[in-house]
Amino acid sequence: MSGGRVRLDGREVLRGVDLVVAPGDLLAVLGPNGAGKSTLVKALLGLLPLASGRTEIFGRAPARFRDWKRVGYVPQRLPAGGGVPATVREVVASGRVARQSRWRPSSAADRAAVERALEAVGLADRGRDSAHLLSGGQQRRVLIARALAGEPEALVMDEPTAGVDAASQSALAATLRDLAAANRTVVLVAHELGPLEPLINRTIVLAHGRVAQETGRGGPALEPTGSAA
Ligand SMILES: Nc1ncnc2c1ncn2[C@@H]1O[C@H](COP(=O)(O)OP(=O)(O)OP(=O)(O)O)[C@@H](O)[C@H]1O
Repeated sequence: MSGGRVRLDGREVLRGVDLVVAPGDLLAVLGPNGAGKSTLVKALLGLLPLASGRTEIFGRAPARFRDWKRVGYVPQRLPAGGGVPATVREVVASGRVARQSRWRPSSAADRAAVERALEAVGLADRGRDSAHLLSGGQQRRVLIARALAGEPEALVMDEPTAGVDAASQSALAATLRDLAAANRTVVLVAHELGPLEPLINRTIVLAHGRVAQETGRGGPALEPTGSAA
């Protein structure tokens, strides 16, 4: 993103953000309530339009980007079900959709990825439960599993640890360690990093819609190796 500005309800919520996320970055976006963290990650993914500036995903403007299987997004909450109750496994399986086509519906690889993702968040035994009846922290883990199931190169998570118990935070840390070992890219919004802290190799602190502080631009083992995400 360069010079990214976002206006919501006539208020400038992002006020000129420059940010390059490179492969292998495990970037934490920190900052107080209302600083613009969620707005930033949504704008990075093209879920909110920029009032000015420019943003690209793997080198393409979001509107022209098609390769969504490369990107996973964990929103803050499970979207309202639209009256259709979905099981935990169905929600997680929806994370594979960008990898499927009309001609090639769910395969053994899809099912295996869904089971791995459920295991990773400790919900393997809840697959048949209705997602909307789970607790808030469990629903968050469902959303993490949905993004993991897609096996994306870049994972963008909005407060994945909020309301999630200590054991599940440790499980998420283990998952992030695996993703880091595979040189995947992670951008996560957090208030408390907790057990994720040792894994994070870059942080930005937002304040009033701007990057107020930045630390740890790429260690030697994590130099950018390809196109920016
Ligand atoms: N749809 C919207 N319409 C108008 N203003 C909005 C909208 N969404 C967010 N805002 C405002 O934009 C500002 C930034 O919100 P954002 O959700 O990005 O903050 P945040 O840093 O993620 O906060 P938190 O830590 O509380 O999650 C806030 O002042 C918020 O009130």
